[in-house]
Amino acid sequence: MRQAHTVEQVRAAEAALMARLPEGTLMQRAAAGLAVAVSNFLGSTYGARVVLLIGSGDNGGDALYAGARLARRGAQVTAVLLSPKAHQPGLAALESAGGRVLTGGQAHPEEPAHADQAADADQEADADGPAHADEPAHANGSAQVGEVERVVAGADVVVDGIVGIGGRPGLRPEALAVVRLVERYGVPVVAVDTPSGVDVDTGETPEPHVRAALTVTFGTHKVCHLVDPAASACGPVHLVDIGLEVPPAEVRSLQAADVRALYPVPHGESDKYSRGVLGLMVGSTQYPGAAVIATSGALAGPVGMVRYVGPDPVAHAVLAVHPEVVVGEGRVQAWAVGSGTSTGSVDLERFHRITQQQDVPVIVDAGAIAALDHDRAGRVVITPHAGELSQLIGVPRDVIEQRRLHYARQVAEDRQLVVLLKGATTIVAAPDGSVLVNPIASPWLATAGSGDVLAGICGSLLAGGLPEFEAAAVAAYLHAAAGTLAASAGPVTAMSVAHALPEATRLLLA
Ligand SMILES: NC(=O)C1=CN([C@@H]2O[C@H](COP(=O)(O)OP(=O)(O)OC[C@H]3O[C@@H](n4cnc5c(N)ncnc54)[C@H](OP(=O)(O)O)[C@@H]3O)[C@@H](O)[C@H]2O)[C@@H](O)CC1
Ligand SMILES: [K+]
Repeated sequence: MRQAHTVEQVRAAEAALMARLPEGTLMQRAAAGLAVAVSNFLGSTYGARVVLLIGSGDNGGDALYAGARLARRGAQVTAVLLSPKAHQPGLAALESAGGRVLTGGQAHPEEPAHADQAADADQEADADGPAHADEPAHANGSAQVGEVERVVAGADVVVDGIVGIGGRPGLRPEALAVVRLVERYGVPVVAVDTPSGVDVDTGETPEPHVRAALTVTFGTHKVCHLVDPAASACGPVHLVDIGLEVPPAEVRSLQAADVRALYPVPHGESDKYSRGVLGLMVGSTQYPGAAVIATSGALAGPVGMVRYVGPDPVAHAVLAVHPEVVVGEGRVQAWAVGSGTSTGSVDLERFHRITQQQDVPVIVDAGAIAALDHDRAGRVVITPHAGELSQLIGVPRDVIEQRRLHYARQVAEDRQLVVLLKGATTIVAAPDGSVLVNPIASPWLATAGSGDVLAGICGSLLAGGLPEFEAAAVAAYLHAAAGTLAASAGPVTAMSVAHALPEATRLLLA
């Protein structure tokens, strides 16, 4: 299980550990791990051109000490100070290892980007000779700016030590100017602890921020490493063990071993009923294919039998592809309802009867989400995308996309059900605040019918005996794994994802 802790939890763990260790030990551990990670990222350290962006706190300290280690291994290291208050011992260590230090505070994003433009600007300045001479401070600033741009343009890697867990969202103007230069020259960034500018505890990115090719973090993951949109700005996240002892986290992410441990594998005594029977009330005459696809997803899971209820033509379509399906109501261990329906096409009488059954969990998808009664009695998972959640709670879709963790949690708590919020990285939130973020992002899954597969496999896992929270998270994991597998053969369709599910499951359980 990957755990993501809050800044407060990290600070408490850090304080407890620091009380037992000589001063500076944790920063040295962090810097050593960071230097190795940057070195591995570069492939070859000797002669590599490394630029450090340094803010006012210990995040900059980590970068400066790591820079000193890289300089001792032959890298050409230049620190660009973005605050007058840089970490002094780190700065001294870098300088004594042969690193350079520049002040980047006067950088301006509108400065000429290319050497030829810079030369033109110089000629114009020369023509204005006296005015130039009247403004020595500005001339010095320009010289620094030019030098910062020159080293950034020639860098092999930029190390972002602007802010870490002590930072507020956003970048101050002097940092933003240099970050824009880095983006303009396409230099890859290794972020120290977090990409500067993201909101560490929520994964939100309300302001400009760094986009990293790799993030090197310390002690434990932070929420921004798992939750989008910030997670997408991290690149792969490398965790350096510095000996922190942390309490259980609320935001976590299943790993392959966790999914393996949770998956309800049939045993010698199993029969089709004990493996679980899933009732599917999905598809409509408008979207009959959704019923076929959801059934494919369900049958690719642990369930022993699927019962289908719905309009006759849809039932015929399901049977044509899946003759093993039993049509008509009967005893089931779980229901999957709503995929391929609009709110108007849900059989409300049957739907309310289903959601009043206390002992039978229900996964509620698509058109049925809005039809869900507040007075339902049973255990429920809803599987909205941001647009469906927007309709449900009346918050604009783009606001939900920016605050995915917040809204998934809020709806789970308010309505006392499990929310699986679909997206590039799917979030599963439980009513008690626990969250499982799917670790596999699969952009290929953004295809018609993909959600029907997810509803099917989720229902199958519920019928197989997993509790709602775990069933939703395992379903999201397997769905993304199958999507990735299917994409290895080219662009995917929902059916190809469903067909890849057994192989993805086999690889995982092997
Ligand atoms: N915890 C651990 O276990 C370990 C932690 N370690 C490291 O320490 C890091 C945390 O260090 P930290 O506490 O000094 O905070 P950090 O993020 O460097 O700077 C915060 C300062 O920056 C400023 N500032 C704020 N927002 C800003 C913005 N948007 N843009 C620009 N500036 C901004 C503000 O100062 P101000 O300028 O306002 O006075 C604020 O005080 C952590 O991420 C990790 O790298 C490791 O060494 C060892 C183990
Ligand atoms: K950083």
